[in-house]
Amino acid sequence: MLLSSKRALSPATSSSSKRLRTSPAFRPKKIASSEAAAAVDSDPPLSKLLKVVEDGKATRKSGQSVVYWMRMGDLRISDNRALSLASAHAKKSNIPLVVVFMLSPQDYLAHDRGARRIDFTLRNLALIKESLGTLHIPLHVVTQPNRRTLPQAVIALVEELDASAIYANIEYEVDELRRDTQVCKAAKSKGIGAILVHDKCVVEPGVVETKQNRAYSVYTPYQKVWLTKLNADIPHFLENCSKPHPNSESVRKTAKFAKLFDSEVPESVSGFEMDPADHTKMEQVWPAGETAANDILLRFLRTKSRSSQLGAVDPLAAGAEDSSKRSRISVYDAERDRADKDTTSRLSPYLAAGVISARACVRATLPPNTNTNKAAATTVDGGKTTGVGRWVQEVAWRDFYVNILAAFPRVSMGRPYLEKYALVVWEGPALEDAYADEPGRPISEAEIARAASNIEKWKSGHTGYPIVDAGMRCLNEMGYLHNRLRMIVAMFLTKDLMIDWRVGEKYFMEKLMDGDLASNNGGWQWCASTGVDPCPYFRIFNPHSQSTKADPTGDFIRRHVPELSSVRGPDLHNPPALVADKLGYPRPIVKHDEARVRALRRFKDPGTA
Ligand SMILES: Cc1cc2nc3c(=O)[nH]c(=O)nc-3n(C[C@H](O)[C@H](O)[C@H](O)COP(=O)(O)OP(=O)(O)OC[C@H]3O[C@@H](n4cnc5c(N)ncnc54)[C@H](O)[C@@H]3O)c2cc1C
Repeated sequence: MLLSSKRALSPATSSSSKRLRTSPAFRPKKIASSEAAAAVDSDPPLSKLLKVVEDGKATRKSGQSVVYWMRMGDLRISDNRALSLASAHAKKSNIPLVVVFMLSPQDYLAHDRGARRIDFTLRNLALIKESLGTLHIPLHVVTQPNRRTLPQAVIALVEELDASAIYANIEYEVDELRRDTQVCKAAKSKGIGAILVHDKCVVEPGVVETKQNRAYSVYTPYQKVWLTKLNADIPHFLENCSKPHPNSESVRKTAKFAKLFDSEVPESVSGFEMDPADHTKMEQVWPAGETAANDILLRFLRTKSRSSQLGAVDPLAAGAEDSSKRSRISVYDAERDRADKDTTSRLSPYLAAGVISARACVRATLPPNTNTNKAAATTVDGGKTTGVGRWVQEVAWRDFYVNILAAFPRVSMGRPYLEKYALVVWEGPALEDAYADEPGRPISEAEIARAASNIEKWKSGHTGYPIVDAGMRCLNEMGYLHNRLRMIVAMFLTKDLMIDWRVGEKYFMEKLMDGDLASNNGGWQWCASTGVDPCPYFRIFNPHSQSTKADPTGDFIRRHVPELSSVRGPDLHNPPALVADKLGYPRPIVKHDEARVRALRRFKDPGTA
């Protein structure tokens, strides 16, 4: 029997999203048609938002407060541009600043957020509420059940607080930009100021362009111009935005605002509850708060890597050894691809949630006591030959992918950047519940079952390829994976198993603590060869040789695949059948050499089975 690819595939789905998804009323579309994506690309929502923001500048009314709308990507008080501007406005007008946060479970479902990421948000919000409280600034957390009416709910709240203006940092995803455009228009029509500013990147989208004023789709020239622009105006790009001024203590006694101080940060969001054991582990591995983020950054700048930090352990555990010459950042150029030690910073969850700013990360690479808010500070090292330079280049990758999301919003609509690869024949349907604009190809039940089984083995780390399994089990255990291993497991899913990259992208979003649409989509489309500046489709990683490079000591595999903990030498990376059988480890679910030939055929001529 043949089925349309819209038919449910049903491999492991997180239980939280399963519950919400069963509601017939909420079925967000995941994959737009190529025409719809092209239309959005030709008139990007960011330009529309910026136009409305500009138009709105003149129409300020006086009010009794100023609102800063905090979002999931800017969970901090220090160096937060919108918060800083909102605070200055409130101080100048001698009125209180109010911080609001809207919890939107339907958005979390539509955007494949996992319980871990929602919980991290709540943990950070609880600390922020405490810190703001010492400044007599209320943090008001509201749960908005219907995402379609969120703009109206925000405006109603702003009116209730009699705010003269609402400030926020821009989110660059299509849904969020459209939502904010609605909010800005509504605010403007009521004479309320709506000020949305860039904050997420070091160099904001739109600044780095080709000579023809187009967005770069290749990283190397982008990074070159990125660095030149940054070094030409360090005080602007690396500005350390001032912390908010305290409100007058009397705000706690006013009828309008007093009750806001009683508003609680919920312990969980319905549909995204954590398993208690996982919750305890995540608290240990990813402690919330700006202090933790700064300490993790300092560790990266000052101390050596340790293999004891491989698993789900406290990132700030005792025993780190100081070294200026061998600190993780100093040797980052040589060691960053080693997954058998904590060679990288592990700051991504904090950057993705905005617990630390990208500006702060780059500022930290400058000589001590550099005052970046003064002109002619110094030069940012973004070169290939030093650890610092290489690390700054990674931060630039983050900016690059945000720039892509803003310039080519199609990537946020479930489309490949390179539309010609939309025809590539994947095994099974595009997603378990691919609510798509276009019908898929007919797929047999046998193929659906085979794909579902392979996806399940990939997700749980039972593919018979030790480095892939170690990577997937690490992701499941600690909500994080080293970049090289993300590449290896993503390449394996898309090229060896020929499973659609959108399946992997979704699973990463659900599991990763640093899940971020721009970087995640960029990474997946790179590995699937469908994206900007992608890995060429004929460069297919061999998981065995990648394994010996990424994990030469084998410590990473042994840590995450206990069945193989007794194996030494090359067998660890490619266990012979007899060794695997004896240890209860699966044999490879696919033969790499054969799979490679199939992938080359399907990519060379998209549409060929
Ligand atoms: C398939 C795939 C999916 C990915 N999904 C995400 C994601 O959802 N969220 C996410 O933040 N990163 C993602 N990345 C990028 C990268 O793997 C992580 O940012 C990195 O592993 C985080 O570890 P770190 O903080 O120790 O990085 P470091 O090596 O210390 O780098 C510093 C910072 O630079 C940024 N960065 C580093 N590498 C990249 C990169 N390749 N692309 C974009 N930014 C980068 C991150 O913000 C990171 O914290 C993905 C990569 C791939 C291949």
